[in-house]
Amino acid sequence: MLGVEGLTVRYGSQVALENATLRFEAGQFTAVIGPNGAGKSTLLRALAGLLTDYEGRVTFDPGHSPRTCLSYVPQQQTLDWGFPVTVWDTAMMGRTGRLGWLRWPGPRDRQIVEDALRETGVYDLRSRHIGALSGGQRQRVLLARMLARQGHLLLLDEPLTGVDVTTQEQLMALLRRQADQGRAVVMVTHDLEQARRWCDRIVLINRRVIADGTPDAVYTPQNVEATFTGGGPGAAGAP
Ligand SMILES: Nc1ncnc2c1ncn2[C@@H]1O[C@H](COP(=O)(O)OP(=O)(O)OP(=O)(O)O)[C@@H](O)[C@H]1O
Repeated sequence: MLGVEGLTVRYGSQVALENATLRFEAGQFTAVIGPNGAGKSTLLRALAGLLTDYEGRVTFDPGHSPRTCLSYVPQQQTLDWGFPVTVWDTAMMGRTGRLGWLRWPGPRDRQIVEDALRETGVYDLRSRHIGALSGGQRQRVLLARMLARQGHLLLLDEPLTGVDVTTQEQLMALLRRQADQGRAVVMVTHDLEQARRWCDRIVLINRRVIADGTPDAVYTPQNVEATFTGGGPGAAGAP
C-alpha cells in the first residue's frame, strides 16, 4: 500500500535514517520502535510526504491519492495549541482537508465528526477551545481528527503520550479495530510490551532497520540490544 525503498535521510551531515526498505500493508498494525533520535519520526514524515530531501523512494500504490488516503498524526508538541479553534473545529479539519477547500461539510460530514468525537471520548468537550485541554484530551482530539478523515493509511507519532493507562488501552483497541477494518496502521511508540500485545508487526530501528517481523520473531535479546545500545550491521534478525 505504502512503503520506502532504500530511504536515506540526512540533516546536514548527520544521517537520520540509512537505506531503509519497508512496506506497509492494509489490515496490518505496525509499531515502529527505537531509542530517541533513531529516525522514527523521520520515517513517518517521509511516508507522509513531508520530506523533500532524501535518497531512495517513497512508494504509494497507484490509484491511491495521499490527499484522501493518508492520515498523519504528528507528535502533540509539534502543534500550535494556542490556535483559536474548538475541539469540534479541529476534528472537522480532518474532513475539510479531505474534501478540499471548495466543498463545504454537509450533514454526513458532521455525523462522521460526531462519531469520531464520541469514539475518542471527547464529544462532551466539543465546544471547548483546544488550548484549554489536558495533554491526554489533546491526544484524543488528534485521534478524532484522524478518524474523521477516514483515510486508509494511518501514521501516528507517539499517539499515547500523556494518556492515562486505561485510556491507552481503549485507544490501542481503537487502532486495532482500524487495522481489522482493513486500514494500514503505523505507530511510533516507546512501549515494547504494549506493542507486543496489540500489533501484528514490529519494526525496530536505530538509524537503520534492525529487525522487522512479528513481535515474537523480533523481540530477541540480540535485536533489542542492537536497537537500544547501537548494535551494528549483522545483528540477529536484520533484513
Ligand atoms: N529538522 C531537523 N533538523 C536537523 N536534525 C534533525 C531534524 N529532525 C530530526 N533531526 C535529527 O535526526 C535524528 C532523528 O530524529 P527523529 O526525530 O527522526 O528521531 P526519533 O526516533 O523520532 O526520536 P524521538 O524518539 O526522540 O522522537 C535525530 O538525531 C535528530 O536530532
